[in-house]
Amino acid sequence: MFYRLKTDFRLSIITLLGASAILGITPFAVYRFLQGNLLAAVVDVVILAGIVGSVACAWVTGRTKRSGLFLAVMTSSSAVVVGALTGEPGLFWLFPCLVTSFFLASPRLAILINLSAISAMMAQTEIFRSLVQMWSFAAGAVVVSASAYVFAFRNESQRERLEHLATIDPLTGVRNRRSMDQELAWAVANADRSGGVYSIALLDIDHFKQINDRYGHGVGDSVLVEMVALIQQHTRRTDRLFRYGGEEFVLLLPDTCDEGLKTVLNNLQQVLRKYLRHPGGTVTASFGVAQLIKREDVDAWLGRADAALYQAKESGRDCIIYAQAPSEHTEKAASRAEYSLT
Ligand SMILES: Nc1nc2c(ncn2[C@@H]2O[C@H](COP(=O)(O)OP(=O)(O)OP(=O)(O)O)[C@@H](O)[C@H]2O)c(=O)[nH]1
Repeated sequence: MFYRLKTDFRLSIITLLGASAILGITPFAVYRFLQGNLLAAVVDVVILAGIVGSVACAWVTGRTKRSGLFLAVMTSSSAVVVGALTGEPGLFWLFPCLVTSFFLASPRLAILINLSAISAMMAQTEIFRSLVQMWSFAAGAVVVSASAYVFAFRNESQRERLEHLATIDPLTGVRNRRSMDQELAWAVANADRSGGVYSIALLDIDHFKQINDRYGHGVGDSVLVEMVALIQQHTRRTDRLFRYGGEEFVLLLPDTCDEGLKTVLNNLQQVLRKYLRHPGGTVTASFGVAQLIKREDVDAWLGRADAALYQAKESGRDCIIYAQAPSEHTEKAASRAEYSLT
């Protein structure tokens, strides 16, 4: 639960606003009920039910955009209804709604929601004591909306920038290891749930240290950037490339059968041999490949790919080694043991 609150910004906003609204509105619902103002009390209860419903929907379905929009529309229109029923209190309730709509919905929709709520409130002229009060309310509401827009816009762009810095490798522009950990964990969970087929290829440039030592780190960096561009050009949009560290990359290939996997990786090997160059010649890479097997965790999956890569390096580099499933491996070892006993 805390993990979802930490990683899903909109969900955390919906939960926080929902909890604040419940704490703020419940005493009024009770008070109005005790006062005998049943209609207003029922409206408060309906508002509370709507808020609880949209927060619950965001948690259960994960569709936070829809729930956020629903919450923004519902709270603003509730303030207008409260204005119609009780007069001035509706004006005060509208102000927090004008601010929060920018955190719940997209800026355009939030502007639309706010302008509609302000106009609907102004249309009920009997709420205001004078024209001056009405226009003061309108001016105040527009200023609050504009300030909330600027704040929400800056907050969103800084959040996007932080997310980019935290997940993207600055040199090559591909996702980093932190991002890889999340996606591999998601792939394992998805395979367990719906039986999806996932494979990873661990790629490591051969003798990269020599390139750095002979031609300098600038040339080494360009080789890394070029390799990423070549891999991205020759794989599917749904395949994901991550920088694992140094000159090592992980390519995650979803929904790729054994034959397809071999075709893609053989082609990638040819492409790198042909087009990846440093000033003294061609650059090659070694591949360790592992298909996710049932009930395997991320560490075991990566471990098998890593062992296959090690084998590729040991076999002279510039080759692709496919990891065996542990059971296959054990069965073969067992049959070899049986054979040597007979
Ligand atoms: N230019 C550059 N070099 C890097 C970067 N990250 C790691 N390296 C270098 O990559 C080299 C990796 O060397 P090794 O681990 O010995 O691997 P290798 O020389 O490719 O040897 P094999 O993998 O066995 O073929 C080291 O010299 C690191 O300094 C980077 O971002 N840019």
